[in-house]
Amino acid sequence: MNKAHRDPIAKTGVLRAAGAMSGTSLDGVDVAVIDTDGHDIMGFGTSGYREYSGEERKVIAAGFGKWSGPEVQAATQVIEAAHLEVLQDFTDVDVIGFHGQTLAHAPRVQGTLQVGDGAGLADALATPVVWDFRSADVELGGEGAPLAPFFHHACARYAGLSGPVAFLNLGGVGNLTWVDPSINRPEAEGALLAFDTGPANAPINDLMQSRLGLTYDMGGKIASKGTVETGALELFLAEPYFARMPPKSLDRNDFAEMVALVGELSDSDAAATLTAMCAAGVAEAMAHCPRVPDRVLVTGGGRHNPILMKMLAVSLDCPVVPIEDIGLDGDMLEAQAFAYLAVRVARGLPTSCHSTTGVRAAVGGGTVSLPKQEKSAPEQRAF
Ligand SMILES: Nc1ncnc2c1ncn2[C@@H]1O[C@H](COP(=O)(O)OP(=O)(O)OP(=O)(O)O)[C@@H](O)[C@H]1O
Ligand SMILES: CC(=O)N[C@H]1[C@@H]2OC[C@@H](O2)[C@@H](O)[C@@H]1O[C@H](C)C(=O)O
Repeated sequence: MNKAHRDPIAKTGVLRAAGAMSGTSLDGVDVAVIDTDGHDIMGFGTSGYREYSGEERKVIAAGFGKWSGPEVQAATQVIEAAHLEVLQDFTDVDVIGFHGQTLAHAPRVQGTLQVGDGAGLADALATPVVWDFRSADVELGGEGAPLAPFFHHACARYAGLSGPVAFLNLGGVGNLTWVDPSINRPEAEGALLAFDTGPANAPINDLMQSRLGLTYDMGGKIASKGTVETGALELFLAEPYFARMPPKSLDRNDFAEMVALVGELSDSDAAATLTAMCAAGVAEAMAHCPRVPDRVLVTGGGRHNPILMKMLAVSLDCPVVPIEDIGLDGDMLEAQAFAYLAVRVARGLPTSCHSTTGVRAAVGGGTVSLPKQEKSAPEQRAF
């Protein structure tokens, strides 16, 4: 193998990158390929998905909120094995962006923990891997999240948009990026504002799991039969997080106590109320934006929930549409984001700035691990 060819730092021009993301709702690992020079998106490639089994999901979930110990080790093993499996089909790229799995996130207290060893993955796949995207930002005083905003900026430019838009990712947690695509550099003043909006699907999934043994409320079917309990919703909105100025970010279970507010409700009323809480958190978030965007482009699994989409449409002052409206793939956007960010790291470009994470100065997070040379074929290698 020609090492110079495989070294993303040495190679010039456009790079082909694969991004791998395992999000907070623990459905599985998404992988997606993009071509980029680190600023513009030149095109999108293939994608893949590796679902977690029920047992794997339990092992990873047992690590949530923990910083070390046997649960973290067990979760790490599952994450590494699942990524190695799905990434075997994506080694024909210049670089892999490996997010890992967030187990704990408390940027101002203990830091942020994404498990999975990117250096080991680089060796096992004989492909350069960029990983540990969030630590440098946290060390420089940032929230370490959200990190997709620089990619959202590139997406808005790729789609040829000129007026301000908001990207709304509804995964386990919700996060919003307000983008002004007329400003060419994402780190320039006024180009971006980003932060987490509140809990999104995670509490709904937890309710479905604990009460009905379901992984999620497919199509919002259960919520559609319920009534929103306004008292619980008001208590939820009284939580100081919503009035706090950005930057701000959340851990998956930060709102667990609020979610207990629906404990006495019927399954359908509880589902409807948790769904309304997600939409209400987004409505609160819009008040922090510099101005009302032309439209809200929804990405992540929440856009498949028509009840949630309807609640958003009635509570926001602009059209709310799935991101497919601008020709992008809302199931793969986060994986694509970490492919894009990997190339930015390889190119020495920043991946976050004051208006996205609160970091003091624009920073390029991420560690580049090149594979050791003299490899056997990837499929014969143990991780
Ligand atoms: N058809 C559907 N109906 C209702 N909800 C759905 C549907 N499809 C997906 N979801 C919800 O979306 C979730 C998955 O969303 P997504 O893949 O964006 O999350 P994630 O990437 O793990 O999270 P995060 O962005 O917080 O890291 C599912 O767990 C489920 O709650
Ligand atoms: C610490 C962490 O992993 N945060 C995730 C999580 O999931 C959604 C939201 O909370 C967002 O802040 C972030 O993920 C996306 C991919 C981001 O960094 O942009």
